Amino acid sequence: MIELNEVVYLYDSEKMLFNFTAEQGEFITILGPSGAGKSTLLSLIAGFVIPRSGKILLNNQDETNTAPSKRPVSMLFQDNNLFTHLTVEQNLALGLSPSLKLTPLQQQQLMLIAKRIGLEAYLSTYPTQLSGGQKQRVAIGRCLLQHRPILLLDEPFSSLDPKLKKEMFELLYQIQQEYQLTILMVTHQLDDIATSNNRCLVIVEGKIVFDGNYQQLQSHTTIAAFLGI
Ligand SMILES: Nc1ncnc2c1ncn2[C@@H]1O[C@H](COP(=O)(O)OP(=O)(O)OP(=O)(O)O)[C@@H](O)[C@H]1O
Repeated sequence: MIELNEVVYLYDSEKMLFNFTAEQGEFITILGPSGAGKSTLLSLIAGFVIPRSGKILLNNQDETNTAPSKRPVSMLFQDNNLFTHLTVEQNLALGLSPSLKLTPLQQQQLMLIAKRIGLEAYLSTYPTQLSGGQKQRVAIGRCLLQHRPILLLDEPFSSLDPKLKKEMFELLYQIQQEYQLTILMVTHQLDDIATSNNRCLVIVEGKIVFDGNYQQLQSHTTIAAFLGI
């Protein structure tokens, strides 16, 4: 569960103000023009930036000032999620132990996830030898191994071709159901959400100006026209 109460963040003279609640297991897409504050919203929830005022509750705990590593949150970016000097196995292991020293149980968990993301044959491969989709699979696998109930995705598949992107979405939806994750995903690509009818938030100039599903978004003529739907 995510709850933002009157959360204010300031960049120079730009003020952002967020209020919203996401229930456990929801998949929410975040849309809006460049510079609107989408990544800032994710950064506030992840703890990379601290609000000027307001409260951030995660699973009913006040986490407004908690360090990112202590929050029940993992985050996946568009790219650069992996350490290129580490193998796939080591990149996955980071989700379990920063020292990369795993117990036998953790090693089993790693193997299960490697299978789940279809990369058990690539454990000793380095990221530079992987395709874009495979790299994002490793990054998703590492998030799953962290066992954190909230997953934040910042344009995670936008550098992938349409077929691969579709496959990655299917994997993500399956994983979300299996692990009952709460997912917030920033995207610029409307075809990412058109088929799912998920809840969407539209952010403009640091505020949420729309909160509803994709069908409702399509019938909201002003915002739909603004987004080019
Ligand atoms: N570190 C920073 N210092 C100062 N201003 C920043 C910083 N990061 C972002 N901003 C400003 O805050 C505003 C929101 O940025 P943010 O990255 O959250 O937008 P966004 O909606 O994610 O944009 P995009 O779709 O282009 O990634 C922008 O005006 C941006 O210039």
